[in-house]
Amino acid sequence: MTGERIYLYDTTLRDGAQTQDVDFSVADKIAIAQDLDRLGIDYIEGGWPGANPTDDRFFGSDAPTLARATFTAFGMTRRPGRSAANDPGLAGLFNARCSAVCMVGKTWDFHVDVALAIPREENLELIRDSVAAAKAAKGEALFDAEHFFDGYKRNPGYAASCVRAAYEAGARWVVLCDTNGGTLPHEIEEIVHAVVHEHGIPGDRLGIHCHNDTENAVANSLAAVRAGARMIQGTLNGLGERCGNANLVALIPTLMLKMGFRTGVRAEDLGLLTEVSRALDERLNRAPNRHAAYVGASAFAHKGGLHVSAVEKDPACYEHIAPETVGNRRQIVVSDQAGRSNILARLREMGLDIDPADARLPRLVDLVKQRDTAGYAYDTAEASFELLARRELGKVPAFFELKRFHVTDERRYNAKGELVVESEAVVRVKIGDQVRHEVADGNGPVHALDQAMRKALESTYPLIRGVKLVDYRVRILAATAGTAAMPRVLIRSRNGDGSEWSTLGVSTNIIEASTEALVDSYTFKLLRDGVAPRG
Ligand SMILES: CC(=O)SCCNC(=O)CCNC(=O)[C@H](O)C(C)(C)COP(=O)(O)OP(=O)(O)OC[C@H]1O[C@@H](n2cnc3c(N)ncnc32)[C@H](O)[C@@H]1OP(=O)(O)O
Ligand SMILES: CC(=O)C(=O)O
Repeated sequence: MTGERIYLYDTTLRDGAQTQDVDFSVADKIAIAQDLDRLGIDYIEGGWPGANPTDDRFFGSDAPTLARATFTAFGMTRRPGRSAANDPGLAGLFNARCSAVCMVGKTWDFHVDVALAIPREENLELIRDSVAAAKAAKGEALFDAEHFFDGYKRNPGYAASCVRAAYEAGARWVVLCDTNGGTLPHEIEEIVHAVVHEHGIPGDRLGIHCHNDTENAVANSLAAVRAGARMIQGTLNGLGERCGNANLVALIPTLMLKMGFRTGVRAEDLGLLTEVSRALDERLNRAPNRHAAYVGASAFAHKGGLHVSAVEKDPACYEHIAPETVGNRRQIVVSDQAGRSNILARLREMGLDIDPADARLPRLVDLVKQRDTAGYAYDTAEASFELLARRELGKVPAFFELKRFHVTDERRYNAKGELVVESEAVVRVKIGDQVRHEVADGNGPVHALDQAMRKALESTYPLIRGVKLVDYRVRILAATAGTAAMPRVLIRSRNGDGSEWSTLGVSTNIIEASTEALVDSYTFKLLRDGVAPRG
């Protein structure tokens, strides 16, 4: 436990914006910057003023108001043949509404020769002039030493002279970049050690910026810290060019909880991590990575029977940290890998405290295993498991019964010659002693069926109106059987209050599998809201 301070520099809004498929609006940037500030990140790199209209607005009229972080603009060293005072790129940076400027510069002789095509000594002047001018204009200048590790491996003297030029010109942080992401942790540690001990740049002026092309960006950042670097650049959820950057969401708790470093994130704010990570995914309309370290939905999910039995005695048996520390939660899942402990724990979560010696318990374990073999993967459909368990224990009211459905699809060309594909569903639903017959159209057979079911149910159970289907997934269980294979349908439903649940259905007929999942979803909603069944 060192208690030393590591500075965190977030580049989600700059390197993260270089992720394929990511396109931030100004509103996105403002919201993400505020989340990062709330979390306690030291530097927020907002983008590259002068590169596009979004970044111009973000560093101009729409600059965010931050309570703690240093708002930083990114750009490059001056162009060859221009003075720092007469370089439009640098002028854009210096006029930006920000408190610090970070400039990328070449440190690999190959890049100086090929990409810039200028004498190597001139590149050193570019770096010196630009850093000195940025420091004079903004008070704080940082230097991103592009391709430093590749450069150092080929020509250590030249790479070192580039970073020394930036350091001597007054850069607050000289940030060593593994731009192509191909360097391994032991190489990073060795080279950073040499920069500190042989080339005289102190660790408290040294940062690290790693890309994830060998899945080592986090390990590489930690290796740099072990060798003395005291600032880390990274992104939320590892966004970034190509395979991404070092993931700050994994780095922050590792630095604080495992290595004993202090960061700008207060211990009590570590609990914001899961929320901030998921908020970014939500904004990007991406499904969060459930297996993400620390914050993924599966990061503290226990599936194996042996694990659950021990976790029930003490969670530390199978958890490296307490999930609440990072704002996550423990989850016990039920599947064919489960034992009695999994089932008991889930029943308890459902509010059913049954005696561990209850004879229905082993029957329920067997039933889950048999149904799992038939395709009912309850580890991803907790609501369907709850219905199964409550039915076995005789605790699900008969809200309604789907007696019959009929679905038709029509593909035709209309009078204008346009292709039209329409679906119509007819359902017969029994509620108490009444039978309802309803018809509805939809943009597909499942949509039509959902609409018809809702028509039949909503007048008796108006709460159903608040349920939305937010995800629909089909998985083929026997891939070799082609179109005759058995599909499993997984539906995710969301209530008006934001709560969500998953249900599933399995059948050789995809419409029947979907219907089973839909019926479970409505039934679960009525059950959890304590609705009385209508006679
Ligand atoms: C490693 C990194 O991730 S660095 C960040 C990379 N991010 C981005 O590039 C996103 C934003 N970039 C942009 O919008 C544009 O590239 C701009 C506005 C910066 C520049 O656009 P353009 O003027 O059209 O130049 P273009 O992108 O084609 O080429 C870059 C030029 O900068 C030069 N250059 C590259 N790095 C540096 C540097 N550190 N210092 C000075 N000049 C540099 C290149 O040699 C090239 O010069 P050339 O036009 O004489 O060949
Ligand atoms: C600066 C930067 O993003 C890099 O070198 O990877």
